[in-house]
Amino acid sequence: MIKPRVKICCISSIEEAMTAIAHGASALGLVGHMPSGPGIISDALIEQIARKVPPPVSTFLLTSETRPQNIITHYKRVNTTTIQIVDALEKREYEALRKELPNVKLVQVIHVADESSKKEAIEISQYVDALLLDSGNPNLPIKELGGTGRTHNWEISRQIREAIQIPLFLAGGINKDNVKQAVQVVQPFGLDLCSSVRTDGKLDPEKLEDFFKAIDF
Ligand SMILES: O=C(O)c1ccccc1NCC(=O)[C@H](O)[C@H](O)COP(=O)(O)O
Repeated sequence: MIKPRVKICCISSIEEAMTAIAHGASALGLVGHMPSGPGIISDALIEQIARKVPPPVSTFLLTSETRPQNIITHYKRVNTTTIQIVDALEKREYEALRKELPNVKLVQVIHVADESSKKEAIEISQYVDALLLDSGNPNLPIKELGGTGRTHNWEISRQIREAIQIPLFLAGGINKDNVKQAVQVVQPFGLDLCSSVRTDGKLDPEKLEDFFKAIDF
């Protein structure tokens, strides 16, 4: 089994960033304005954290914007290494993002609901640097775009991973008890998690340690 990279999401301070890195995180998620969710912080704080994170650790701006110009404007306030788009772009306008931000990596989130998610994922994989499969529900009146603590159908995720040519991150309810099975089934390039390594909303070093032990295979 190949050991996946780990992205720790919902980072809310420089201290949390350094704790996650010390435990082995390869990437950090910094959640911008969202319709709902536990991990949202201000753009000013995202910018401060991203500036302090040392290479080679990546910083992901999570944006709920769905128009290229709004994503670009959001990005320019924070200057992370990567943009994670958590909702579907209104049109497949990735070229506009590439043209304006050629050195920024683009990660598109697909919320895995049913078999139709496969078609969506395969099509979008042509335009971005990685996909991240999560368990949100963009069809609710108040959209749920991440940080749900829920798993989804990993069989569909495995089929998506087999069908695409770019790296795939698996997210949604990953924890120390289910991570081995998640990796066996999906064989993702990376794992992404938020809820399971927190206590009362704060990053918990003990839970982080237990999680990294659980993927020491
Ligand atoms: O956490 C949030 O507030 C959030 C809101 C909207 C989109 C994404 C959000 N979190 C970031 C993530 O990508 C989570 O790491 C991912 O959804 C997995 O979360 P969890 O199921 O809690 O591990």
